[in-house]
Amino acid sequence: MLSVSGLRKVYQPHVEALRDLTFTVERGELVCLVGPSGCGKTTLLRCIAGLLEPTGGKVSLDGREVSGPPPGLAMVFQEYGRSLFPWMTVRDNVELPLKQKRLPRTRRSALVEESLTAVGLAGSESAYPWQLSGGMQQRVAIARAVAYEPSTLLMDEPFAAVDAQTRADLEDLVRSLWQRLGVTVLFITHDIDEAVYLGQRVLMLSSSPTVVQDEITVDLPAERDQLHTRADPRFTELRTHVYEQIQAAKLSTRTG
Ligand SMILES: Nc1ncnc2c1ncn2[C@@H]1O[C@H](COP(=O)(O)OP(=O)(O)OP(=O)(O)O)[C@@H](O)[C@H]1O
Repeated sequence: MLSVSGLRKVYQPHVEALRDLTFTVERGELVCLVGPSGCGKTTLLRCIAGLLEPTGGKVSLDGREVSGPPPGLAMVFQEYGRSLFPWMTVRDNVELPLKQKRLPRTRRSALVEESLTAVGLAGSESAYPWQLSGGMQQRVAIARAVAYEPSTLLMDEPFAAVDAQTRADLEDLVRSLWQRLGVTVLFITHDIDEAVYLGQRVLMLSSSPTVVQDEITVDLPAERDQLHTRADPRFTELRTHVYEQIQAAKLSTRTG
């Protein structure tokens, strides 16, 4: 379980990025976070990943307070081009964190094979990232995160740089992996439809200095597909609500 409690971050001299963030992501839950641009999501992610020290409050992962990179956490970033090493094959990219985890060779090979199969890339082990499309590279990044067997997966706008059709496929991949592996997922996106399509809950952040402005439970059926879920009138109601909250967050900043 991920717990963020009273989290505050002030950059020197006087930039209050996060004011007071409190939320939890239960074990095995998939929660999406949306907010206006500049609302401090990068700051939040760095605090969760133990890369930035909060000014106040705390973050705990699986009951332990985060004070450096936590062992049970894996991340997938927007910029797959920069998160994969171009001089390493797909296999070596996926295997690297497993070596750092000091897993034995046979276990590493099994995990690499399993995770690449799970993302639909069996047979691409010997390719280099630059030989693959953007969507395939992002699949490699997801395989690398999954192979690590994390308790919690942080995804930072992972599909912002891929085309719409690939994005839809990758969204479905994330939901199916999440359902199969029972991993806890915090998924950050600017895309309101994506948040409602993917999440069990959606948290809406205000503009900076940031607080949790609102939260909805996505009461859509667990079995989702791009065609029927997005055509469901309830989907429209939920996305409209999230949209209105984000607009209100922007307006309250403009009017001071
Ligand atoms: N190192 C820093 N020093 C001072 N201010 C900073 C620093 N990093 C971020 N900020 C400020 O903190 C606020 C939140 O920034 P952050 O990068 O976390 O937002 P973000 O939501 O990731 O942005 P975007 O949506 O544009 O990617 C912004 O006002 C930003 O200018």
